[in-house]
Amino acid sequence: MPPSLESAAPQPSWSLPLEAVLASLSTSPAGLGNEEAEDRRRRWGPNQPVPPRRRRAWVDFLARFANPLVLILLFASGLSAATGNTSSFIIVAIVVLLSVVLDFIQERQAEAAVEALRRTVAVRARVLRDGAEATLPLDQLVPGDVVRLSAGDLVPADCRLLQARDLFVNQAVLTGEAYPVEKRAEDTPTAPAMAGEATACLFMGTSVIAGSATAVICQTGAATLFGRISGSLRSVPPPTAFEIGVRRFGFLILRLTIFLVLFVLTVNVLFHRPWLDSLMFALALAVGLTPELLPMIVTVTLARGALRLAKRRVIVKRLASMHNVGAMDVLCTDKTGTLTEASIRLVRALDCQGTEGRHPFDLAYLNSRFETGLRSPLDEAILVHGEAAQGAPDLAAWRKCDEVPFDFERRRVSVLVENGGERLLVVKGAPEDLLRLSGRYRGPGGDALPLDDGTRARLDAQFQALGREGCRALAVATKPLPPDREHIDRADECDLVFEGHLAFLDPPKASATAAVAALARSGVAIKILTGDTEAVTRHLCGELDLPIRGVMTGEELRSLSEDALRARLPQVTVFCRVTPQQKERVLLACRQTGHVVGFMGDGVNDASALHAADVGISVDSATDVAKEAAGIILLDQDLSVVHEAVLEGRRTVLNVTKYVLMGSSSNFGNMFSMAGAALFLPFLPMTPVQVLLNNLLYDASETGIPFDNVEEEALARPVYWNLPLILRFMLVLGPVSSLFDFLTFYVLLHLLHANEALFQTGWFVESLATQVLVIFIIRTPRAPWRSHPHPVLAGLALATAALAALLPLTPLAPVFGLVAPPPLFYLLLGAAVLAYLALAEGVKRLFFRRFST
Ligand SMILES: Nc1ncnc2c1ncn2[C@@H]1O[C@H](COP(=O)(O)OP(=O)(O)OP(=O)(O)O)[C@@H](O)[C@H]1O
Ligand SMILES: [Mg+2]
Repeated sequence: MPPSLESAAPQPSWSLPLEAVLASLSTSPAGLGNEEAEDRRRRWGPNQPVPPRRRRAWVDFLARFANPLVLILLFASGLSAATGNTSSFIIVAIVVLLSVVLDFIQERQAEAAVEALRRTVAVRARVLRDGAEATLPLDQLVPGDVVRLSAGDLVPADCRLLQARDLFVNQAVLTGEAYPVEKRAEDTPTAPAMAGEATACLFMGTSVIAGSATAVICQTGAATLFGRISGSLRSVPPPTAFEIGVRRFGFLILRLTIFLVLFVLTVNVLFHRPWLDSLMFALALAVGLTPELLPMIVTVTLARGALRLAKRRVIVKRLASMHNVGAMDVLCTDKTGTLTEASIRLVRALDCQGTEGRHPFDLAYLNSRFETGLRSPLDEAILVHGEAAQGAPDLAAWRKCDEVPFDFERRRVSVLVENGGERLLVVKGAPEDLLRLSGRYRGPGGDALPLDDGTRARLDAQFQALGREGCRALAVATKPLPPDREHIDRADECDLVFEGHLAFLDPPKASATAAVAALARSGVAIKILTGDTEAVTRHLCGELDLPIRGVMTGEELRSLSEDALRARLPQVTVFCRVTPQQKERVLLACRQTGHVVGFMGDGVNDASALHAADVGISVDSATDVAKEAAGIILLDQDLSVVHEAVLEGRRTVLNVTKYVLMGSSSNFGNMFSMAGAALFLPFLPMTPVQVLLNNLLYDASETGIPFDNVEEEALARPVYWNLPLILRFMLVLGPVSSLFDFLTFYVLLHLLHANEALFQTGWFVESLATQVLVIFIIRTPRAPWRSHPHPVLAGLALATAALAALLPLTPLAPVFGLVAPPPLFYLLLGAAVLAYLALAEGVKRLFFRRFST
């Protein structure tokens, strides 16, 4: 059930005289000046139904210190400073500050970059400012602004109409009513009881189906009806599967961390070790083990993918779409404009005898010329054909009286026209429906003859034959109406006189065949969801080499239960003659069967399906509603970039997975080692400062991951966030790394007879070097020497390992409590690192052979 408008209390602006509305807004039909608008924007805030909870930079920065672990740690080191250990406090503060800054800057930059991209494809409105028409993003509008609207536009805010011509809007978002509603400008409207009946008002989130209007904005942003409804219903978009997966992983690590910290603390207290040191050590451990960088790495990796795609002229509006597009295994698409050129050409106009004739064309031209709905490419083709090939019929004598605009449920458009006192209804639309609504047809002599079964069958055959040739067809029908008829509605579309067919050709896109094949090779199945007929779609599939497994029509779909639909889905690749609601239904059903589903479309009729999809793809030239609903916008109508987007999405998720595999296995290993060390060592295995420094350097080395290359073979299949696989990997590799830690302990204590400082130094170096270098193993399913890491990643990892090894030899060493180890240590360290990497490589191979796909 869509949220309902009907319960909203009536607003004064629905029924006040127009004068009073303008006065209360201190504006006029000429609109506002720029300065005044700027002032109001500051006062009222941006025109967004749900204002983003964006914090000021410094608030955001400070909020990162509000992490309880960090606070307790700072407090504890403050305590130790009070007892005389000031250097430890300073170092703790610096390390904490550095890691927060690192996190903050990276995440901010990534978000700013994505926001900039998003703005390039923002929906815009035509608004009067300083007396001239300007085109501004919707969020810039303020109460008192005067906007101009025409078919296809989103209503930008809650408005009162100043002028309207044949204005029809779709209010389905608010009322659930699929048919267009007519709106009129009125000076003093009668007070409506419900918003749906406020005929002189337009509401944010609804869209213009036909006609044109000028309107003054009364409410913006959260004050609009839509804002009030969405404020309660949709303030936070539901998290995607990926976000849930990442969060779940974070919680898992957190639980393990708490367990370990409590364990270490208990052991230390039981063994009567200094309690302040023990507390700080435990806290430092907790800071080190929590994957605090995870959200940042996810954002930065996704944003980097988005920026790379922007170079291919693909704009990612929602970062979560990056993951979904990589995981997508079914892509549903409409036909016109995505698979075809959308440069539709009228090739023939046939009368009821099947001969080419001028009469049906002239009627269609009349209909297209006077209709004020969103210009469809079919109308474009009719008008172009009129002007070029055939010479436009002279419409000087004709006057338009009224219109019933096109909608995707009826699939037809009617205009009422007048010529010398005679009134004629001209209907243009889907041939099978028009034939059903006709009682007569235009005979050879020009008279309207009764439609007998034989003629019906003949006309239907004519339509079918056009479809088999790959021609899209429209029919035209008429009905004389009495001279006093001013208005028409849907009920008038009956007892028509069938006039003939128009045939159109829409060539397939040159790039489509290759793009469809590429997607199929990459494990993305394609389904077509079109309002067009089966014959035309089959013809197109033939031209595109797109195999058809099964076809289902909207008619058939209507009679299927949800269960039956889900059962049939795998066999059906083409859905034809489907309505917008049915497109959405197919999409949801497909998602329920466990697929990650994309939808690509550009029309008003595609918006609900775009919303329902895991990833909605649209084009920059699409209608506002479609653009608004999509998560990814293609700046060029080129299908091949969709394949690029799929690969980029996979690359992104694989890189996030690398970070998580690294972090989880080394953290898990560290937990074992720490627990062991706590039990058997007479002192702390590392000082709290060393633990923090270790963590900071490790984090820094990982910031190269978003840049990393990904192997081609890893991109060949849809990539999911695979938590079970990650956990299994952690359970296998973690203990392996612990094994080496214990080996290091043994060597340090028994071969090198290390004292406390040397032990801590030794473990600091070994632990950092192994954790950092194992990225070369984990980052690829191949052998590490057969795969090229990105130079930034390789550089950072090697530099960090080198820094770890050399730091104890520098003058800085005493600051961190490090001492210079003997040369023998380095020899053993080198051997241990190599052995560890070799073992990790072996484990990885076994693991991937066993568990991957
Ligand atoms: N301008 C128009 N005038 C009359 N009828 C129209 C017009 N545009 C579309 N129709 C009818 O509505 C049907 C559905 O429209 P359309 O084919 O554009 O839907 P769609 O789902 O967007 O299809 P596609 O996948 O080709 O984009 C058409 O097949 C035609 O019968
Ligand atoms: Mg379409």
